[in-house]
Amino acid sequence: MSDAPPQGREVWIEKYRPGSLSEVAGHETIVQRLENYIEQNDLPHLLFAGPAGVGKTTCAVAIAKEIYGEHWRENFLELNASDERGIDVVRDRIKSFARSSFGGYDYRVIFLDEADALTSDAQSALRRTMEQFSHNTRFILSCNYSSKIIDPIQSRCTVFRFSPLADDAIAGQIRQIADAEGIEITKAGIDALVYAAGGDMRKAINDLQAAGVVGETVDEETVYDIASTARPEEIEEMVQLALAGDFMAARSILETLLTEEGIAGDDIIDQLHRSVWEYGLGEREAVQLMDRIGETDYRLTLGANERVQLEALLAGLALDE
Ligand SMILES: Nc1ncnc2c1ncn2[C@@H]1O[C@H](COP(=O)(O)OP(=O)(O)OP(=O)(O)O)[C@@H](O)[C@H]1O
Repeated sequence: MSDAPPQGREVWIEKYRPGSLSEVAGHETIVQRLENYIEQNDLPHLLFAGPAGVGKTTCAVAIAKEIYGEHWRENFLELNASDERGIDVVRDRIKSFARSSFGGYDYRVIFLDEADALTSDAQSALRRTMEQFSHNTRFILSCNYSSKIIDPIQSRCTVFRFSPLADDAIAGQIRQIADAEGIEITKAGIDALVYAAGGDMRKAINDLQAAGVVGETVDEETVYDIASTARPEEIEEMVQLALAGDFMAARSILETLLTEEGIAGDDIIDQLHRSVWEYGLGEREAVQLMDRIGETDYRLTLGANERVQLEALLAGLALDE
């Protein structure tokens, strides 16, 4: 992933982080409900679940800004649950924040990112801490998968599911930032950024920033040069060759993607998964491909060798011919 911004320049994901809920792109229903809580001054504990880079932290910060205005920093604590120093440190920080004196507000907000990184025991400890301080603290927990959060916490929170952002939400934001930065970007360049991002706004903005320093105009070429993403046509060709039984040709494309273009195995799987239904395959072929993608994805999460697993996937497709 090209997540590191070019050195010496301001990071655009921070520069263009929406300052209020109304500026958040997409997630209209979620934003509306959050605005209602604020209007009614009745914020419950919240659990934000969803993939990376779609606005969970942004919404939590925007809530704090809307409730506390210029005093938001004193009344908002952001913690990362995967802090390697452990749940005890996290709990101590929660306690000292919740106990320190108040500036005229009924409650403060604690945002706990990556709550699903906590073990169930640590989550039970967190739950007790939440109970202890719920009279003067509201928790916003953020996670990728709500299923990894223990039931007693889930039942104390209102759960919001953030989806990957729609293409037009990402395209709109990219256009705005490009305009503000005076960057010329072609329509195909925007489409490529949107495709490479796969619903992740952070990645789209970081890729735009990286592409912006490469050339005068950001086009499809510049984007694929920096985005660590294969062109959709390359992935499709690889799959079609394997399905036609030409394993060696398919393998050679895979080799180019992994070695020359430096694309990670799990990104290739992710791209494949997103496009299965666009290849015009018969239903049986598409279902078989999906089955193999699932198997390979699972093995990669267990730490299996990506080259071996991807080659095995192609071999399986070639044998099914
Ligand atoms: N819905 C959105 N509208 C506008 N900008 C967004 C949106 N979502 C993300 N961004 C941009 O991407 C950056 C990262 O988003 P954010 O930190 O909110 O992601 P997140 O969902 O909390 O991800 P993670 O789970 O990795 O913490 C923001 O600073 C902002 O610039």
